[in-house]
Amino acid sequence: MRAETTEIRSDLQSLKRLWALAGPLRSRVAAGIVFRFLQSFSLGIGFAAAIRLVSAMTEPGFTPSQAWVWQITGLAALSLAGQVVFSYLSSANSWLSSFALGGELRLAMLERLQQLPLGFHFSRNRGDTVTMLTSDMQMVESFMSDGLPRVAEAFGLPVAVLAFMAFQDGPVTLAALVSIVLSMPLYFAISRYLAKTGLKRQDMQAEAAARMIEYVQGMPVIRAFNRVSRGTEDFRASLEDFRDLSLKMVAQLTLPLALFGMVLTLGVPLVIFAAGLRFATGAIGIETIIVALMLVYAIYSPLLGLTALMELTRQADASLTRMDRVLTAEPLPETALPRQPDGFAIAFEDVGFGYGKGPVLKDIGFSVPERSMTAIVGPSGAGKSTILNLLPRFWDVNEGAIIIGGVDIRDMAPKRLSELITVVFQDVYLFSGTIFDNIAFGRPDAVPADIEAAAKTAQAHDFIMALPDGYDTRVGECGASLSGGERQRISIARAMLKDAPIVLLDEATAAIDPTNERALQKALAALVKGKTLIVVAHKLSTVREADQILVLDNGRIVERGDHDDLIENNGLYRRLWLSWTKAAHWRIGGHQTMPDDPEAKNTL
Ligand SMILES: Nc1ncnc2c1ncn2[C@@H]1O[C@H](COP(=O)(O)OP(=O)(O)OP(=O)(O)O)[C@@H](O)[C@H]1O
Repeated sequence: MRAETTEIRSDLQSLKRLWALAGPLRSRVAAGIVFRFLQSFSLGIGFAAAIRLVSAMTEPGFTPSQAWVWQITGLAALSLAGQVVFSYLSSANSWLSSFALGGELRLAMLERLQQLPLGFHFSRNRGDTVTMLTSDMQMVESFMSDGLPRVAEAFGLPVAVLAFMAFQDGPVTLAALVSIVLSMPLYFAISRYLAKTGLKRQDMQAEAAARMIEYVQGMPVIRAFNRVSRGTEDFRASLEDFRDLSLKMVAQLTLPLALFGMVLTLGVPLVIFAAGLRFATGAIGIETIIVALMLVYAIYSPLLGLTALMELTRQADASLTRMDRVLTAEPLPETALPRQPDGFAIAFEDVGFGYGKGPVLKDIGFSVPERSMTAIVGPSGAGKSTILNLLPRFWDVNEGAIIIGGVDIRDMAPKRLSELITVVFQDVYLFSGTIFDNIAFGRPDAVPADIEAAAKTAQAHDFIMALPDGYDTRVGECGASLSGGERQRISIARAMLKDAPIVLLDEATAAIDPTNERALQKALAALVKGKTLIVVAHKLSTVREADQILVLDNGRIVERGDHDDLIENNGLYRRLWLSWTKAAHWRIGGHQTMPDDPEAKNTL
């Protein structure tokens, strides 16, 4: 399991963080809490009225006046009205503020997820992000709408009762306070333990969600290799870890929680003892004893309820801590004074880069003139795709600079940079939605005629029209299944629509059938026409067309030039070329031809 180091926050720090996040909604949040406290306080007034009635009746020779009856009735009515009105006001404010805050937080998270470097997303698992946007968010929302007001409610009644008791007799009230004070350190110790374990537990829950997503997505491979048991192992193990930790948490908390309850309710015998003593010395009368005994349970029951709320509070806090890993992560730095590129020529200047564990690219320097084509070749793992990843700032370089049109890409507005570049990935991602939506993703304001034109140029129109619902056919998750070549042509139509001046192409390595291959080549040729193009090449025909070929090995450019120069060089490129041509001829079942034989070029 991925280790996340996050400092455990105290209750106060968590509330402060929540308060900071509430921003402009603070007054509503505060109103929800204050009204709930007043609702509970109103209940206390009702108690006081009832107790005044009972204690007055115990006074010898008491005859209630009409005014007295009105006073008691008024108090009871006030209590009822207060409970109804404050309950309404509290719910309205808490719910409105929590749902508004939930909405704001979701948007803030999405915005931050977009701003973060791709490296951040790669270092997390998908389940974690999904859990954060769903159950963690819900947890914070329900804490705001329900948990926080309930904490206020737990204090409202005891405060009202203690205030009333203080009017009756100070020492008895103090006795009632002793157990509350004594139980507080225990409360905070349990809360701290829950904070630590709760965070771990929620991380585990996210881990289990990730394994589940992996399991479902990997189902075809699991089935194909008849490895169902192996596929479920990881998922099962993460569920078991989660269950074990939950059980351990319960086992470790039961005793301290019982202890907290015991210390708190020690107040009951303490109050009885103090009241008895005061009565024996003649300091208080029988009516005060009755008041104290009637009220003592009203003090501790709501406070005991805090233990149930503690878990809710801590779960919300763990969720908040997990969300903070995204909300407080550093986005890619953005320049305050963005510059406009002059043209679309590209230059890498002494670029050094690593994903974290050592360098992947070293001293990379090359230029790509506007509207020219550069092919990058090299053994697997040499760093070819990494070069493409750096141009749209999926990651920032560690050393050197990448320049487009004379401007360091870090000095451009991210939106402008994104407009300049289209990336056609090897693995095509289709969103769940219609084919139309998937192509329109390239330019949201495109009209149907634009979509169709792009699809036609991308050699996709015919197969789309042959689908049951044409452009309205649903694809992506749970949608129609398309062949690899068809998916690629949809992604090319998407890129055509975007019409960016720079195209980065990670050529597919997977072999597809000749008809699809021809259509794909035609589509790509249309896409890159007149563009500045960098392609990670896996096909011989592609390298032959390139104006410049960069040969990458172990993160360095070891050779550069055009095809003929490089063949003459007799280095890595020639060796790669030899093995490619061999493989190509083996594939078409033909005889072996020397790579520098002109006939070989024609067949490729
Ligand atoms: N997101 C990532 N996080 C960490 N390491 C990565 C990441 N992507 C690539 N690498 C590592 O960086 C090195 C270069 O990878 P890259 O994908 O750029 O090579 P490549 O030449 O394109 O390989 P291939 O032809 O097999 O696709 C490899 O060692 C790879 O394991």
